[in-house]
Amino acid sequence: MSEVHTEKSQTLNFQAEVKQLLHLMIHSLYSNREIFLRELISNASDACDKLRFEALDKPELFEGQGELAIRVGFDKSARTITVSDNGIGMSRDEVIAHLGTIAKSGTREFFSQLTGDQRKDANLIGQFGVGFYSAFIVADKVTVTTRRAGLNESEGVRWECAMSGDAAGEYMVETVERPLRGTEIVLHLREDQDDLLSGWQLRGLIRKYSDHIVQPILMKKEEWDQDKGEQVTTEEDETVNQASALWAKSKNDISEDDYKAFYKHVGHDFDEPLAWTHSRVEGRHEYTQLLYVPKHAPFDLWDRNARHGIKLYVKRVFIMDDAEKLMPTYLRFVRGVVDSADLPLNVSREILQESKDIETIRAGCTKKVLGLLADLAENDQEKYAIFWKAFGSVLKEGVGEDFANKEKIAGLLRFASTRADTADETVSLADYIARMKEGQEKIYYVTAESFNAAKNSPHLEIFRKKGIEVLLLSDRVDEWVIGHLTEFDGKSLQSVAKGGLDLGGLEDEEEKKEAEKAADEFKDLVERMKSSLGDRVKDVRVTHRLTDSPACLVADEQDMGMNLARMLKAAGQKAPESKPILEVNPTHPAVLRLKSEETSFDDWSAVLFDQALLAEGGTLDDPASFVRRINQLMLAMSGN
Ligand SMILES: Nc1ncnc2c1ncn2[C@@H]1O[C@H](COP(=O)(O)OP(=O)(O)OP(=O)(O)O)[C@@H](O)[C@H]1O
Repeated sequence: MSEVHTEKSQTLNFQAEVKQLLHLMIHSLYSNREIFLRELISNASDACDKLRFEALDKPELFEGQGELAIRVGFDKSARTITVSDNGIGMSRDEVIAHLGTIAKSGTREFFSQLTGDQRKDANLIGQFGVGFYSAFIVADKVTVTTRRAGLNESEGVRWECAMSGDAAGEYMVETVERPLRGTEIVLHLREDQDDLLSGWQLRGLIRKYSDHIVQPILMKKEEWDQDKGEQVTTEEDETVNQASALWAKSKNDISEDDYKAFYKHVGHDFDEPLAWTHSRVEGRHEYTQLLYVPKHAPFDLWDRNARHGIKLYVKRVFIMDDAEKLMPTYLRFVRGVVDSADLPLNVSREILQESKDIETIRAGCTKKVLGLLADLAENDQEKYAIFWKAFGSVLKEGVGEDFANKEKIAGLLRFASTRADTADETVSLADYIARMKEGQEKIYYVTAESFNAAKNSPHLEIFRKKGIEVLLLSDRVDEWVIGHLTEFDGKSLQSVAKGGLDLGGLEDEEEKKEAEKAADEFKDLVERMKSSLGDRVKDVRVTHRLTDSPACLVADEQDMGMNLARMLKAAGQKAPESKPILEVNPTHPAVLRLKSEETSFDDWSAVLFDQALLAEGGTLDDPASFVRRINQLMLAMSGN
């Protein structure tokens, strides 16, 4: 891939994705060009945090200079803006890895979602995060000079990339001398960006977007020069941002905009947060938490090992990013900050693993987030719907993972149901219970591989007839959730496809009598079918579940549900061998006709069984035989 490669200098081509992203970004985000500064400052701040973390074990990384700061400067005549930091810096390999590739999971999915519609794409790019590359919105050439903390001065690196001319799509990396640790980024502005070359403009942008950054952002002070009749920069530094920990302030002193701006930095998100909770906990453990729920899922949400979004501070000193111990996995979408007053400043990851303090903080954070969600669910259903769409499936994992909060999490779940019969998940278990029919004791649900399969399941027929609501579960994790959630608010959850149908108080005496009569009348038929189907079935029985379909399959009460068994099988896992029970509808003509069937009895039985399997989303072991049988029966019926 390299075209020129000497000991020191190397010209490389961008990954195709990077080129595509750059092109897209420059066009889509142009109207929002100011964000370049926020992104670069955000990275500089992260680099300072990283250095502080690594220096916990290796104080020599500070190289005698432990005061971390970010600097922004500009040069009118050279038409450049410079953003620099004395953070962790990058080695040559890191420069190539981080600035030449998009090492993000979800990249492919990201590109597949692009539509060509500028507004939508800009939104998507925002969600994906363009970080460093946003420099190219305002610059046509970017020069990065950096040295990783701890490396020799001779191991500095210069990276340069121009977006125009013959070299577009290439970048150059060379090894250079660099006495200063950290990173300097020089933006050579595009032609029409000269208005950014002003102290006033840049200060405005810093205050607008980066006020909350904890490190001081320094600029050279400016003074009015009488003789020249203009502002001139002096040699004196001044801090432009507030450089104080937002979360440590009193809530009354923080505006909505402050909270939102801070979120964009900690959450690595272009979008605003959906909701947040900020509180100080006092008592045996003292800590502050500022936790955010994003509006949309990041691209790596499904990776349960993806980075977690909580930054840990101890007495306002940054300790670590991605403190996974502070949030349970099922709340991995939460972003924010926890600042502990009790932990020692020299905590290490190992100490954190075992710390009782951390466990307490984690329990406190979990409680706060669940409380925030419950509040949204109750008071702002529109927002809760956005939340549920983005993170509902993740939250569900909590039902099995967090025993202590199971009931609370269960209360936050939302389902589709036969009431609206749409795929919208809006029904809570409490809603369901409130609507239960007189005499109804259980919460009924059906699971299937897709919403349509659930909605059209033959098992629902009697419930529809009687107007009993049934929850329609078709998310992959639902089987697992339901496995851990046997009851809610004293009401047990019951699969409509499992066990004998016992509608309890929902059945009247007459129906019961009729069912008994049918069972008696069909005794012989049922026996014949059972011996015809042999070991494909555990049992055959007459049902009153069905109104329209001739037959359906159910799992025995103690056996694994058929949908779950199929899912496990598809995932390559062993499911216990359990056979279904075939239930036949005594009022269906196809079943009635079987009573007098002689010659093709076995074919009819097999077809009824296979149909029932297909209807509930199963697959046939031997589809060819099914087709052959159907054809034979059709021919027989048409008299040929
Ligand atoms: N000032 C800097 N000092 C040290 N490393 C940096 C600096 N700026 C960028 N990097 C490195 O380059 C990587 C890529 O940065 P980029 O801004 O593109 O993405 P990011 O910050 O990882 O993610 P996001 O899209 O969420 O901002 C960073 O993760 C970091 O490792």
